[in-house]
Amino acid sequence: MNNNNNNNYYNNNSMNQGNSKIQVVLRKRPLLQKEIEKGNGAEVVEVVNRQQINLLDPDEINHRYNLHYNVNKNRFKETHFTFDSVFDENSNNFQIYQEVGEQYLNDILEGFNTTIFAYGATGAGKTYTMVGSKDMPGLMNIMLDGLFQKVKQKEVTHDVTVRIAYMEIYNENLKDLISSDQKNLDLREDPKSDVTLIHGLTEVEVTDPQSIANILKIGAKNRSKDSTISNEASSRSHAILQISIESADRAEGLEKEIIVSKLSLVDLAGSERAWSNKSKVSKLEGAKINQSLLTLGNCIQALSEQSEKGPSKNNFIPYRGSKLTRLLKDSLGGNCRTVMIANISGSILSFEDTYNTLQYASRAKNIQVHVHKNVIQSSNHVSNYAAIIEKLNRENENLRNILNSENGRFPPINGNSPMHMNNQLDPQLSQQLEQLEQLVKVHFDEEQGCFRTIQESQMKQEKIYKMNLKLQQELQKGSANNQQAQHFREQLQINNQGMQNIQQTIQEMNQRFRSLQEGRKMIIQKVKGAQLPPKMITYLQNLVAVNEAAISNLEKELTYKQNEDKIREKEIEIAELSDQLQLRDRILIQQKNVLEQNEIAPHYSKFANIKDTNIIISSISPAYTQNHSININHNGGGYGNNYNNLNISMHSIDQDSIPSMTKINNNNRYSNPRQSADRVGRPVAKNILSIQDIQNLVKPKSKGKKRFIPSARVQSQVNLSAKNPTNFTNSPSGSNSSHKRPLYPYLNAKKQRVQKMQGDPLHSHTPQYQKQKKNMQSSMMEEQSTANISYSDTNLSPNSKNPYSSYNYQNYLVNKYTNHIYSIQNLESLDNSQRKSSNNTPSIKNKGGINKVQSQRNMPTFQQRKNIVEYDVHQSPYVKSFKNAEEAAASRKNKLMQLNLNLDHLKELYTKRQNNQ
Ligand SMILES: Nc1ncnc2c1ncn2[C@@H]1O[C@H](COP(=O)(O)OP(=O)(O)OP(=O)(O)O)[C@@H](O)[C@H]1O
Repeated sequence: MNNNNNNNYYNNNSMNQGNSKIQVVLRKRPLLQKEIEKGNGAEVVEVVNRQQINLLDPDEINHRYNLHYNVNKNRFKETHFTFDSVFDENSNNFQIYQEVGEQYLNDILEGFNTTIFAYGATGAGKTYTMVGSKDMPGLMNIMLDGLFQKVKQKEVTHDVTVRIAYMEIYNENLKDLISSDQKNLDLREDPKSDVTLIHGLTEVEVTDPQSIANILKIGAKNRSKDSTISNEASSRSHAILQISIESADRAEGLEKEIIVSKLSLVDLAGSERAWSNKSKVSKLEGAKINQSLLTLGNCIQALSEQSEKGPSKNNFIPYRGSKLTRLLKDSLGGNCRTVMIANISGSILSFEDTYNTLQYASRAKNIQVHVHKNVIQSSNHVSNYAAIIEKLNRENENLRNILNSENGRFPPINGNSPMHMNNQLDPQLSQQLEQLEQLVKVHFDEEQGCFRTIQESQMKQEKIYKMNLKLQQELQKGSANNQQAQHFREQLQINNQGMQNIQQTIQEMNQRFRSLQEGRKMIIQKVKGAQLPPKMITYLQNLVAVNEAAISNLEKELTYKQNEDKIREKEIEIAELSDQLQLRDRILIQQKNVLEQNEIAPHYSKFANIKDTNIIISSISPAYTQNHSININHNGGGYGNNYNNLNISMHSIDQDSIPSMTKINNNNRYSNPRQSADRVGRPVAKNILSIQDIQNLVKPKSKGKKRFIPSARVQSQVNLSAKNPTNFTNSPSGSNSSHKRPLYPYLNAKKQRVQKMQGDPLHSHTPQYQKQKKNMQSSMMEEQSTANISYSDTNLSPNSKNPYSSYNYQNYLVNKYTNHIYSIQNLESLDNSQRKSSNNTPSIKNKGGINKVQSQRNMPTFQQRKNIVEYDVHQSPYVKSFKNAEEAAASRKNKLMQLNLNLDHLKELYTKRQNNQ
């Protein structure tokens, strides 16, 4: 068997990313002395070729060698096995490396994880293969030597870091083989990456193969050993050497790429059943060693089935069953190229172990892994750019020196390089290099120029835009005189023309910049494909990278500057805003103070004392538009000395108001027991009217729309809206008014009832009928009487210190939404008009006059009521100061208005800022 044949015929592992199968390699070791002695040198394994072996029938071998070795295998027939590669007893570790290990090194440095593990029974040659012996270095050493050679090559252009960790799993305990601390280590799964992490593991950065050899020696010393009958120096632990490689392009360019990978080299413990050996290993220990191996076997079985049948719900891979499988999880079923070296002895004495190993290895052949490159991308921050450019330049300086020394291509940097004299470079190459160099330089000069022009133009545009905004604001303010305004307009025109020109330049430059970027791609291709020595190509590529970085730097600097400007603007805004907030608070305090100035509060409540039909609207607030109900306290009017009375109290407060709605009324004015019920026996009750009802009530009559009037005595409509607060009309029924007052519904009903009784001989003369008839007539009469409406703050304490008391709050609202004062004015104007229209105005000083009027007629006439109103109004000591109060209220209103304007202005500023964000 010639293992020196270098034809690579086991290339089932594609070097690209994607699916690949575990590579299973079989290694048969030479017979040991004792096997030759004990077993007569009888072998049961026949290597057929570099991929196939036969496991011979042991009975036949027993027979051939005249042996009686009991192999415990019933009727075993010669069996044929195929693997990715087979190494016979003549192969050495270097050959294994060359044919199995070396091929992975490049990929490891390119970011592919790789695991090589040796599997087999005790004494089958695992440690020999992985760790080696005194005379023969194992794969751990050889692979790392090879890796370091590759690292050195890569270090020309990359920063490479190699770190090593060495650990063992013994008795299901994980130990650090590098550290002298023999503590058990913890395994943890990172929930995010699903990667098993080892807590507290020593990782040593290594820079040369010698330090690796030292670490391996320390590790070998620390490894748990036990002398078993089957193998004197057998290790009963699983040893794992983990090499982590991290590399980043030194000329990292614009996007930083860090390639990370892991090479794991594993020497497993003997796979035979520990307790079947006559070793001193306790059953527990044996079981624990095997726990890992059994779980490994189960994982291999499950993975193999999964690869054959595809993933299924029932196909659970029991990685968590042991520490070994938790650690090798990635190597077995994850992102890792894996090589299993199945070690066997050909001796008939090991038939059973060999058979088991071959079965195991055959199953592992089916396992598929999905491999991908591990690359971490990180975009460089603007502050890194200078460093990158410096680094690239340094890199190129080095390359330049190397090229100089090799070829004498470049003129010496310090002018006296001896290598310069040694002008060995092929003139054609030299010319080609120079041309490409020139091409790169010219190209990037233009790109940079173009980019700068765009930047500058955009800045100019921004400036002009801001200037225009100011000019427009000045014009809008209207404070400029004609000449100035003319000047502003001319300036705007010039600016706009300038803006157009700049816009055109930007467009052209952008177009040019885009085509230059296309050109850049072509140059990169040209450099890549140039027929030049690799170092020259690297030099040129670096030159491109330096220039690319410079442009990106410009871009980043611009963004950085823009962001900084934005931040500065924001900071100014924040400062202004906090000033405004302070101002707002000051205004609010001032508002509160104004609200608390009780001395100027007019005592509208006086009006409530007029014994007449009143609609007392305590506040007209935005609640009109909100879903507040309004308490109406309807006092059924009485007879005799009691005037009909309807008080509507509206305490509708907007949503963030503090007080709840209250009803107000002067119910208690009535001593007549009938006050508890209205004339038709309806109990006096608070009727909850909807906003709509109130609106209907107070709205001017609209044609075709039925208005609900909660009292027979309410005949006047008033528009309380702020827009038209003076629209106060009085339209007594029966007068010439164009307003036809609808009959109050219960009166209609009553009328009908009375009419019914009239037609009924049984009832028409009964006292009940008479009473009802009278009642109805008086009601109707009453209904026809006139009413007036006044607005009043009844039951509201004008002396309240609480700015949110109904009174103050209401006044605040009134001032804000304007109508209360108008209402009073209305009342006054009504009085005035009344006075004008009536020459026999009763003496306002004659209080008895009122009684007289009242006693003369049960129900005061409209005229009389007006007079009463007039009388009372003018009698009131408050009304005397009405003008003053009105003025005070107006000035307060102005103050509040000003404060509100300030607040509105603040709000406006705030919204503007928010919109600009
Ligand atoms: N390919 C080989 N060429 C020469 N000698 C070998 C080879 N393989 C193994 N041996 C020898 O066989 C013996 C057992 O090998 P080794 O210790 O490597 O077995 P192992 O499988 O690691 O056993 P354990 O499971 O106990 O660690 C050693 O003396 C070793 O030197």
